[in-house]
Amino acid sequence: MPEITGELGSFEKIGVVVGETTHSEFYFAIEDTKTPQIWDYVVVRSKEVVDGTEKDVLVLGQIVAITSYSPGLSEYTPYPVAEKLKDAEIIEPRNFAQVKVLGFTVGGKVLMPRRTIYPGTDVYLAPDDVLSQVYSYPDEEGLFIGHLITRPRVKVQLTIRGFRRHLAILAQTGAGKSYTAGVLLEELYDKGATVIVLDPHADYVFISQSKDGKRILPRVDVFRTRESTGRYTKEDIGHMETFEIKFSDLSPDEIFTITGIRDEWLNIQKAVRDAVKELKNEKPGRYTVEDLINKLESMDSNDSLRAIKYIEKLKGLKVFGEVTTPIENLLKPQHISVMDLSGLSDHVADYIAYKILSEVYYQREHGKYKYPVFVLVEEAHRFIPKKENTLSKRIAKRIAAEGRKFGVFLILLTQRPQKIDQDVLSQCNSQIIMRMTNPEDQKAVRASAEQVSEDLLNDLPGLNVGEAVIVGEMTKMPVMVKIRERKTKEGGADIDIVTRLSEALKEAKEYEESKDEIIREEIKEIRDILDM
Ligand SMILES: Nc1ncnc2c1ncn2[C@@H]1O[C@H](COP(=O)(O)OP(=O)(O)OP(=O)(O)O)[C@@H](O)[C@H]1O
Repeated sequence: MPEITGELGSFEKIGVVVGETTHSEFYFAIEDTKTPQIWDYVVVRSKEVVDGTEKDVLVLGQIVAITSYSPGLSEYTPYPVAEKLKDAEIIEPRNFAQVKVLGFTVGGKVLMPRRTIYPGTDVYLAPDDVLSQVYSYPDEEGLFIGHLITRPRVKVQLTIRGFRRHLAILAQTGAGKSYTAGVLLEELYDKGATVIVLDPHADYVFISQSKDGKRILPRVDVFRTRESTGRYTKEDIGHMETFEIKFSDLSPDEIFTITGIRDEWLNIQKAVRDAVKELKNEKPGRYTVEDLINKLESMDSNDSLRAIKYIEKLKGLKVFGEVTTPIENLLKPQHISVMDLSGLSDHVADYIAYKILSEVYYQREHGKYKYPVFVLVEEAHRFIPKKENTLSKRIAKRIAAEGRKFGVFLILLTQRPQKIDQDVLSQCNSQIIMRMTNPEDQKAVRASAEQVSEDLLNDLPGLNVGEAVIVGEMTKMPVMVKIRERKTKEGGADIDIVTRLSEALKEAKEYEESKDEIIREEIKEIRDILDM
């Protein structure tokens, strides 16, 4: 915010502070000719002690409620009296607004006032340039996410430094989570980030393309397993890489984790270890799941036969191939790797997520990949559920708790905040929250983020598609944003029902007409035969 000198002459005055005030909230009487909107921003002058010196500061606040009343017209005024007062033009409506204080900035930092805003203080509409300064960051760290809902001219940036921990994007289905994540991916790409996307619905497979299908982000790869059927064809997506794992590259410990062979089942574990050891000698680097099962069968002990029951599970994991896709293929500077998990069963998708998360964590923990890695997890409640245990949950919890030390940052998307592991959710110190009407989901969001006030939760059902409230370390102050338009093509956009139904009608009509035509031709043929 600008340094304060003299009067705020160029600012538009809209009222005067009235009633009881505190450091975090005040009311103001609105000037008769002014019509501010709810959620709009106001500024007031105040004095605060900063670093031991008293300073003039401009405190920014947001209007959270506007009330209108007429002293002569109470809710008990009978209709005839109301009509008479109206005809006599003595209604004299009064408007007042409630303001939540957002803070004041000093040297780029936001501080909360310690003093109350005194009654009688003038209230001004916050000018666009003041707001632009508050919600922007230096070029190298700013992620341009959208514009203020109440001020379409004011750009809002988030800071990439806010990824000191993790980010959650929370909203009910159709509110615009994937679209917003797409905007964030574009911005992260521009900043040179290494991003991996775990994509169960193929929502991001077109992220390299502009809306008209041109390749605009060259450093994007889409991965798919060999047997995956997927939501889109290879032709739709264009370039596609294969993700596979060579079975003989798995260590016995990995086999135990995947199949659920527990640590305390020492004899079963020993049988598997022995079988793997023998196979490594007999068929180095080229044995399969079937080979392991045959080997255990041939060992013919109680433990080896019990092990088979668990090893059989691996047959359903259709990710084993000739080679293991090196993690280096996914981890590159300024690069987005989209792992298309569409068309795979939950178990297979979970295994791949586990494998990728574990590899990424290992690479960073051991300094093998030198840049921070951002992992976007769509449908995060499927991989990191509150109640069930999945393969990916344990490693995701570890990354949530410790990933920031090694520069692995999660971006979690879910439409069911109440269904995701609550420890992981509370490790997300920034949240992009969009329309949400389910009270249980709202409660889960409330519990996970201290900056989410009751007021804010009440507002969530009122947000439109593509509008978001952003809180946490990625923004200086909580902010309500209309997410900007994407440059890239969406994968999971809602289908246009009206257009698709009229196409269906056309196809049905053409079919009926062709049927009539065939019948007419058949009748004609019969007549010709009879006439002969
Ligand atoms: N900021 C925006 N600007 C324009 N259109 C948007 C915006 N956000 C979302 N939409 C549109 O709204 C629809 C739903 O968006 P999106 O698929 O991102 O929702 P979602 O919350 O991810 O839903 P789901 O949970 O079902 O995946 C899409 O058709 C998308 O194009």
